[in-house]
Amino acid sequence: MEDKKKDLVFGVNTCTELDEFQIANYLVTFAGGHIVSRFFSSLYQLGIFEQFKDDQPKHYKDIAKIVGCDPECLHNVMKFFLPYKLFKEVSLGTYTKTSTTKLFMKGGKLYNFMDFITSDKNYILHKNFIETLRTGQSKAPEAIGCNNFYESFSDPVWEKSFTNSMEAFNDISFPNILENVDFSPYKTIVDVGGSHGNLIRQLLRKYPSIQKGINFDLPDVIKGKVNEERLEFVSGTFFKSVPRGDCMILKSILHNWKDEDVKVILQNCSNSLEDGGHLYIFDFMVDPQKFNHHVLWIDITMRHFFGAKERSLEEIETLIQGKFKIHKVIKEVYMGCIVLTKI
Ligand SMILES: C[S@@+](CC[C@H](N)C(=O)[O-])C[C@H]1O[C@@H](n2cnc3c(N)ncnc32)[C@H](O)[C@@H]1O
Repeated sequence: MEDKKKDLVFGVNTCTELDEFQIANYLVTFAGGHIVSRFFSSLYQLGIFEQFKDDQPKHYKDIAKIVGCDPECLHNVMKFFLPYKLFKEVSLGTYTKTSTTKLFMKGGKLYNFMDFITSDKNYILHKNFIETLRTGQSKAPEAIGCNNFYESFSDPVWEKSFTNSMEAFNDISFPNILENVDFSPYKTIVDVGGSHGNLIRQLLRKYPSIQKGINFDLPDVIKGKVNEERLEFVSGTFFKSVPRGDCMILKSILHNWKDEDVKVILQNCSNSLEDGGHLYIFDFMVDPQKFNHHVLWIDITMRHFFGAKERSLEEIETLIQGKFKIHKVIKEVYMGCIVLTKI
């Protein structure tokens, strides 16, 4: 079960088990992904999954009446997803939920992630992907009228949708980090680009010995946040400076930035990291020898959104030169964890 949960987020790696027709079928579905995505997001937006909150079987005509849509079109869209076990048809036209339906219901593990990736804005963001492919530059922000991706956070609904999707991923990655990384030696932990402070809150809960946690992020994100016991919210930009501490976390941060920006962020972390302290980098690590579908997806997305990328250990080693050295790599952390000490 643990491994299955992991695959949900960290990706399936090979299709060696499939014959060429099955592979062709997948490729056609991928190629028409924008069409199928609209089928899916329409079910989502109409609240079709929520109709199965209780355990009762439902006829599509009754569902259509409740949500206000065309029954025959709804029936076809539901049927379309039957092979993927999104629903189960128990008798002609009557459906029940499956364990997969539950993933996409409010409160389900993939609800927020799907909300973000099937949103209209995300669709628009990808319309000009060919420009990124042609130039190698980040063209997504242009598609939504911004100079850079994080500028788009001035739209609070979009910011919330992005943050919630990160949290869906974090519901799986945080327990794995908490289980495999020992934060007990530290007194002041700074989560640099820590978003709404969920990781640091969980760390403070697990380690009463940590005196203070600082959640540092952009003013648009920190706006309205109230300090909690041992937890301080600080706004600013890591291109100027970051708060002082003996432990720093950069989780899902460096993959958003080009090499020259990463060097500035690392320099500012080094300036504020106390001697003997550690900097933890949590990012997917590229292994050039190994195909990983999920890492490739994120890597391409990082290029399109930010002109950035996922990196290998060797690439990180080059970027930290003169500031840090590698203390250790924690392999048990699925998403990758490199621990640095200041030099
Ligand atoms: C991909 S999210 C990662 C959030 C969090 N670390 C996590 O893993 O869930 C990147 C975060 O970096 C923040 N960020 C972007 N630019 C920043 C800057 N210049 N200074 C500080 N934080 C920034 C964003 O607001 C966002 O919360």
